[in-house]
Amino acid sequence: MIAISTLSPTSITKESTGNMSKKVIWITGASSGIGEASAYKFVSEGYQVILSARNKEALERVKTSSSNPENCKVLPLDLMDQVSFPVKTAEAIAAFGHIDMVLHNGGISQRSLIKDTPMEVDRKLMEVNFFGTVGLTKAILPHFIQRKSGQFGVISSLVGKFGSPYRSSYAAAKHALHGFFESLRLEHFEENIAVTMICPGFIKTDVSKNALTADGTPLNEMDKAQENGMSAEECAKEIFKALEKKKEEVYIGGKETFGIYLKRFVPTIFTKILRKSEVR
Ligand SMILES: NC(=O)c1ccc[n+]([C@@H]2O[C@H](COP(=O)([O-])OP(=O)(O)OC[C@H]3O[C@@H](n4cnc5c(N)ncnc54)[C@H](O)[C@@H]3O)[C@@H](O)[C@H]2O)c1
Repeated sequence: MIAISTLSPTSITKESTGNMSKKVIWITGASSGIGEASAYKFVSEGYQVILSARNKEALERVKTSSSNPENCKVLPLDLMDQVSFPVKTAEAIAAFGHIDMVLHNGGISQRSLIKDTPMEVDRKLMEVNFFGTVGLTKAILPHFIQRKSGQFGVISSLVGKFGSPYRSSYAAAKHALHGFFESLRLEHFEENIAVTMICPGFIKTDVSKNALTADGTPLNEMDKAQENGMSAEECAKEIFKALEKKKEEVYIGGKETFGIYLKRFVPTIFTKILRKSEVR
């Protein structure tokens, strides 16, 4: 620790102005896929980034691979571990002195039919995707309220806007995020707290490999849709733009994003299309 008396007024000013001028984002699920690509994008745009996920080694790899490792802090976090959130949040704030944005990206998908899926798998999907995100939001919210500034980027999904076979509780959790964060946006508008709901379509990541099957184990297979999907880097660019512009809601991906408009304007036709689709 440096004694205050050893710091000249100039060094204090420089240090604090430097930190103040840099925006800080906390990204969950930063160890792979969209979260990893977003971490690289935000670092390259001059942000200071707190990297969270369960696997410390994977996060260290992301930090070292970024264009400015000094602007990254690794903070292991399990979205299932609600009890740890207050301490983790305090550590996240202490990392760079404050937090401007949280990108709620950590999540886990599903590939199992309702009739085959035991409740414990449904509960895990809700715990990670919904309650984990909500718990962390409640932990950071007082910091945003106190600063009268803050932004949540919430990675939902196109299936946060319509249902899809094999993804019942995943889709339910993502739908629930919209209800929660639309309410938060209204409750905290006057404190300058913004919410950007981000709904990706098919993005080329390991999301399907990591998706839970009926027995709670990962699918370990790459879906064709993801294989042919948009790159995580392209997706991260779109996420960055949406957050910078404080958009309320964005859809990212290829032609599958038209599903949003079909569901909105011709819902019955859309149901028929989905019934015939080969989405597993
Ligand atoms: N890839 C797609 O096609 C797609 C489409 C729509 C939405 N999404 C969403 O994008 C987000 C990122 O997924 P991805 O595609 O990069 O897949 P991914 O599997 O590569 O990334 C998921 C991330 O979440 C983390 N995570 C999972 N469980 C966690 C837990 N209990 N605690 C902390 N972290 C945990 C993983 O470690 C990983 O870093 C997810 O919320 C996913 O639902 C992805």
